[in-house]
Amino acid sequence: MAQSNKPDLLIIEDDKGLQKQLKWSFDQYNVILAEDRDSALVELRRFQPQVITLDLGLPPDPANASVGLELLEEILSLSPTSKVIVVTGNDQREIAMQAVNAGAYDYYQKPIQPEELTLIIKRAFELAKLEDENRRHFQQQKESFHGIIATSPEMMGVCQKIEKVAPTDVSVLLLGDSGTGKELLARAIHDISPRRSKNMVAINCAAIPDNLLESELFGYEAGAFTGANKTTMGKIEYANGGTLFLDEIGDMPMALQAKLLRFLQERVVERVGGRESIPVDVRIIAATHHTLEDLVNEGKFREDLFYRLSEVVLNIPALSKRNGDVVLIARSLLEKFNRQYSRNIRGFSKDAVQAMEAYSWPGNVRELENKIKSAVVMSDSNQITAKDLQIDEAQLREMPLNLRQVREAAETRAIQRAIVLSDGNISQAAKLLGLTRPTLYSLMDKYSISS
Ligand SMILES: Nc1ncnc2c1ncn2[C@@H]1O[C@H](COP(=O)(O)OP(=O)(O)OP(=O)(O)O)[C@@H](O)[C@H]1O
Repeated sequence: MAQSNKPDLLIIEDDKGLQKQLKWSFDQYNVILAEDRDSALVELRRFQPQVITLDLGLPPDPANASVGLELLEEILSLSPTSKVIVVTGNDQREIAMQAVNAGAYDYYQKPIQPEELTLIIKRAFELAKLEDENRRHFQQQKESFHGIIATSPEMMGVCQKIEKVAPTDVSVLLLGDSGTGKELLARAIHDISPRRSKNMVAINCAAIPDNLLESELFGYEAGAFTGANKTTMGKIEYANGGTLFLDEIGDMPMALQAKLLRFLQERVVERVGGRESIPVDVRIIAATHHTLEDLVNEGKFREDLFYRLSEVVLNIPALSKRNGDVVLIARSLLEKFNRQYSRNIRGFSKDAVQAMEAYSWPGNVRELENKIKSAVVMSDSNQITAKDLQIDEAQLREMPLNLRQVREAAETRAIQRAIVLSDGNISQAAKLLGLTRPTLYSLMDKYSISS
C-alpha cells in the first residue's frame, strides 16, 4: 500500500461512529485508528506518531477512565516525545487534569467539535516538530565533529588525532579506501588549524591528465605553451597561507613527484615557462587508497617524497569496521535528503537497519550516501526498508544475532587483547579485564585461548 507523506495521527477511540467522523475530518493527516489498548500499542510501535488523541473511556470499562489513564502511561513510556491529547467526557475535568499532570500534552472535552480539535492537533504537531528539530540539532552537534559523523571507537581515535595534528604544520598522509571520508577529514584538519581563514585547495592527481597536472599545480606564464594566453596561478599558489590537499597522490607521475619534492624542500614555486621563484607557505595533506610502501617498492613512488608527506599517517578505517557508525551516518543522511528533496521519511525499518549493519559497504560512506539518497527519492512509504536500499544480499556479512554468540566473540577479543597488552602475563591481563586470575583461566579454557 502506497503511503502518503502526511504526518501520522493516531486516534484511540472505541466509538465507531466517532472514529468515522474523526477520520473524515482530519484528512490532512494520515489517520491511524485504534479502538482499544492492545491495538493502540501495536499502532504506536508501528508508526511512532507525533500526535495521538486518546479517549480515556476505553473497553473493557468505557465508563471509567482507568484503562485510558494506564494506557497514557504506557504510551508516554514507549514514545515519550509523542504529544497525547486526552479526550474525556464533559463532566470529567478532574480526570483530564490528572491526565495532563501525568504527562498528556492537552485535553479536550466531548462533545467533539472537529474544528476546535483540529486547532489543538495542529498546535501539537507544530510543537512536536519544533522539539524534534531541536533534538536532532543537539544530537548532530554531539555526534558530528566538523561534519564527520562518528561514534565508533575507531573513528573517535581518528578524530582525536586530527585535533592534535591540526594546529601544527606537519604534513599528514591520509590512508583509506575510496569513500571513507579522506577529503572530509582533510577539510576538518584545515578548519581547526590556524590556517582556516585562508584557502584549502584540493587537487585530485588521478583525475587530471599527466600533461596538465604540472600547470594545474604550479601555474604557467603567458606563452609557456600553445593556449597559455595569460599568466595563471597554480593550485599551490592559490593555497598560499592555507592548506593544499593532494588527493590520490599515489597516481602522481614520477616527473612531477620530483618537482613536488623540490617544492617541499625549498618552499618556492616556479610557474611553467617562468623563471621567478615565488615563495609559498602551505600545509600539505595528501591522501591515497594505494599502499604507498608497495608503490615505493615497485619503483612507482619516490621514497624521499613518501617520507616528506608522511610526517603523520592516519589510517581511516573502512565503514564496515566502524562499530555503530553506519546507522548513525544513515540517520543523518536521511535528515539531509529529507530536507533536500522535501520528503518526510521518519526512519528505517528493522530489516533496513539489519541489512545496513550486515552489508560490507565496499564503496564506504559514499555508497551509503548514494543508497540513502536514492531510497529517499524513490520510497513510497514513511520508512525506508531494506528493499528501498537495494542492498545486494550476496554482500551481507554473517552477523550473529544470538546474544550469546555476540558476547562470546566480544569476550574472546577482549581477552586476546589483554593478553597481548600484558605480554602474556596472566595476572596483569586479569587486572586489565577486571577479573580474578582463576576466572580468566577458566574463560581462556572455555574459549581455547592460550597465553
Ligand atoms: N564520517 C562521515 N560522516 C558524514 N559524512 C561522511 C563521513 N565520511 C564521509 N562522508 C561523506 O561521504 C562522501 C565521501 O567522502 P570523501 O569524498 O571525503 O571520501 P574520500 O575518502 O576522499 O573518497 P575518494 O578516495 O573516493 O576521493 C562525502 O560526501 C563525505 O561528506
